[in-house]
Amino acid sequence: MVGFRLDGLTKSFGGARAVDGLRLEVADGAFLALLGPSGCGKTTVLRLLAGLERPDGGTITIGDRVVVGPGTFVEPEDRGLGMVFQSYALWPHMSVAGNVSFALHGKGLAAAEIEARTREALALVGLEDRAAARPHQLSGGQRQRVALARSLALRPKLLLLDEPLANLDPALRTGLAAEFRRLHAETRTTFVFVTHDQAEALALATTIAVLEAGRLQQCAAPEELWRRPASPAVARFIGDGRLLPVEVLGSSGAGLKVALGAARLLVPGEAPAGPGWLCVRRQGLALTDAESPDDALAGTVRASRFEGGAYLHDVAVGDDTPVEVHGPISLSPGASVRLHVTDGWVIPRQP
Ligand SMILES: Nc1ncnc2c1ncn2[C@@H]1O[C@H](COP(=O)(O)OP(=O)(O)OP(=O)(O)O)[C@@H](O)[C@H]1O
Repeated sequence: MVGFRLDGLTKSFGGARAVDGLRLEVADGAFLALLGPSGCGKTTVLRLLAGLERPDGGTITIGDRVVVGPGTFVEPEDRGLGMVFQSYALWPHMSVAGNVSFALHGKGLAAAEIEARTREALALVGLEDRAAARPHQLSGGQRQRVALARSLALRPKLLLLDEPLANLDPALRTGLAAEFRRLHAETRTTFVFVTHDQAEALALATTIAVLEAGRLQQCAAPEELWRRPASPAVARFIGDGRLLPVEVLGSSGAGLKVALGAARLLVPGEAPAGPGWLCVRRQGLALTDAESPDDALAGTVRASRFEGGAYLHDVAVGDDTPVEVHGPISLSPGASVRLHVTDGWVIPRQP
C-alpha cells in the first residue's frame, strides 16, 4: 500500500512556482525526509499534504483516498494526519496529560479510551512519569516529545514533522533522533519530515526525496543517494560531493575506466562512454605514493587543518577543483600530492 502519492502537484505564489509538477510515491510505513536548499519548496509540500495550502493543480492521495484532486479537497482535520510543527505550542495551563488528551476529546471516544491512549502515547515518548507536570517544568526536548505524543495519540496514518530537531541543542538532537527512529519502528506510521540539513535526513530517514526549485531530483534510500547520486545537484547536496569533469572510456566487470587529465582511473558506475562528472568525497579519497597515472590523481595542497585525530587537506585537482582528503600528517600549501580514488560515482554529462 502507498503511504501517500503526489501526482503533478503544482503550487505558485504570485507567479513564482514553489512546487512544480511534483510526482512522488512513498510506501506505507516509510520515514521520508523532504530535503533541499532553502526555498526549494519543502515546507510548501508539507503544507499541501497537511491541507494548509490548496494546490493550483495535481492530486494528493493518502493511503487509498484521494484528498486533493479535481473537485476534491478534504479538510486538514479529516485527513487522518498528525502534525508537529516547529512552533509546537502547548497549553501552559494544562498538564502534560491534558495537552496530549486535548485533541482526543470531541472524537466520540469513551473516557477510558482517551485515558488509555494518552497513557500509551506518553509511554511511547518516555514521559509517562511526567503526566501531571506543566509544560514550563519540562526541558525543550521534553516539550517537543509532548507535542509528538499529542500527535501520536490520534493514531495518524501520516505524521508530518517540520524540522523536528532544528530547535534543539546538539546533545538533545542525537538523543531525539534515536528516539524518532524507535518511535517510527514501533508505531509503523508513515513519517514525513522537512529538513535542509542533510545530516539530519541521513540519520533519520529510510527514504529521502531531494527537491530543487520545486522539482524532484531523486527519491531513494540514504545509501543509494550517497553512492549513486542521479544528478550533480544531489551529488553536491549529499555529503558535499565534489564533481570532476571526466571522460568515460568504457566499462569492464570491475567498473568504469575514466580519463581525468593524465590519470586513467577505475571507478564504480554504469555511465555510457562520453563526458561525465566523477563525484568524489573525502571518504572515497586517500593519499598514495603511487606514481602511475593509472592509479592516482595529481593534486596540489591548498590548505591543511587538524581535525581531531587526522589532518584534513584541501587539495586542488584536475581543472583546479577543490577536493578534501584525510591524512596522518600536516602538509604545506603548494605541496604536490597524489590521490587514490577508492570510491566515486560517475554521472553522465550533456556534452
Ligand atoms: N505564503 C507564501 N507566500 C508567498 N511565497 C511563498 C509562500 N510560501 C512559500 N513561498 C515561496 O515559495 C518558495 C518555496 O518556499 P518553501 O517555504 O516551501 O521552501 P523551503 O524549501 O521550505 O524553504 P526553507 O528551508 O527556507 O523553509 C519560496 O520561494 C518562498 O518564498
